[in-house]
Amino acid sequence: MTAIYVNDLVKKYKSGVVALNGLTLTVREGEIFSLLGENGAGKSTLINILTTYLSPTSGTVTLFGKDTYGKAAEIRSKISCVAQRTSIDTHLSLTENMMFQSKLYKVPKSEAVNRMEMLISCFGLDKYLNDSVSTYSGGVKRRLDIALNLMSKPNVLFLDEPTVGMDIQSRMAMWDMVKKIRNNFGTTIFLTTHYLEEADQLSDTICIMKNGKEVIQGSPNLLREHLRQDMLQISFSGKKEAENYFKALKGALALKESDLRQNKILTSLKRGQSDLEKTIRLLLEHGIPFLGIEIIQPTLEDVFISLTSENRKEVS
Ligand SMILES: Nc1ncnc2c1ncn2[C@@H]1O[C@H](COP(=O)(O)OP(=O)(O)OP(=O)(O)O)[C@@H](O)[C@H]1O
Repeated sequence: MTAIYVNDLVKKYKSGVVALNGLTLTVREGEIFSLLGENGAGKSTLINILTTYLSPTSGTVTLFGKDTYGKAAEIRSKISCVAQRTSIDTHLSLTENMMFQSKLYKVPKSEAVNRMEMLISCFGLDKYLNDSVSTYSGGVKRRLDIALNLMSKPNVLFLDEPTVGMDIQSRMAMWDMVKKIRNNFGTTIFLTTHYLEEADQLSDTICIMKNGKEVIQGSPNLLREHLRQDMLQISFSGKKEAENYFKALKGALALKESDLRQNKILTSLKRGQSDLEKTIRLLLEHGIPFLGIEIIQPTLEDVFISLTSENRKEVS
C-alpha cells in the first residue's frame, strides 16, 4: 500500500521563491524512504507540507489514500516528526519525558507504561535510566527524542537529518534504531539526510531532489545502475596536487569541474581499458606524480554528483 503520494506539488512562497516545482514521489507503507538534495533543494518545505505545517500552492498530497488538504488534526494523529531541535525536557527524567509525551497524545496510562517499557528495552535506553537527562550525549538525546515520538504509535515517522553532527558510533546506533523501527513496528520512515552513506545503508527507496523537483527515485542499487558505466580514479598525494594536475589533464581527458574530489580525479570511462591505457601514457609522458590509477564502480555519491551537477543529462 502507498503511505504517501505526492503529485505535481508546487510551493511558491510569498517572496516569489518557488521551493517546490512540480514534485512527484511515492512512499510505500513500511519502508525507509530517504530524501536527498543540496541545500535549498526544497526538502524542509516538503516535510513542512507533509506534516501539515505549510499548505501547498497546488498539487496533490495523500496519506494512506486520503487527501491531506484541510485535515491537519487527523493527519497529525497518524504521524510524528522529529526535528533537529529535540523536544526533550531536561528537567524531567527519561521516564517522565515519555509519560508526559503519552499524555499529550492521550494514550491511556497502562498502555503508555507498557509501550514505554517496550521502547526503552528495544532501543537500549535502560542503561541511562538512572542518569539525569541533562547529562546525556547528543546521540542519546536524539534516540530518546525518537522514542518519545513513537509513544503515539505513528504510522509515519519523519526524521529531519537524524544523525547530523554525530560521531560514527552514535550514527551507527541511530541507524540500528531506525532499522528496528521499520522491522519491529512496521512504521513508515521518511528521512532527510545529507549523508550519502546513510541513505545507502538505510534506505529501501531514495529520492534525489534538485530545484524543487525529483530527479530520480528508486532503490540504492537502481540509482547506482543509473550511471551504467565504471569510473576511472586517479589518486594524488594531496588535494593541492590533484587541483594542479586537474588543470593539466582537463583538456586531454575532457574533465568536468565535478570530476575533482579532494585528492582524486574521478571521471566516467567511455572506452574501458583503452581509456585507462591512454590516461596512464599521458600521466607518464608528462611526468605527473600520481599515487594510483584504477577502474572503480560508481558510488551513490557519484550518482548524486552526476544527477545534481548543472550540466547533467535528463533522466531517461
Ligand atoms: N519561509 C520561506 N520564505 C521564503 N523562501 C523560503 C522560505 N523557506 C524556504 N525558502 C526558500 O525555498 C527554497 C527551498 O528551501 P528549503 O529550506 O525547503 O530547502 P532544503 O532542501 O531544506 O535546504 P537545506 O538542506 O539547506 O535545509 C530555498 O530557496 C529557500 O531559500
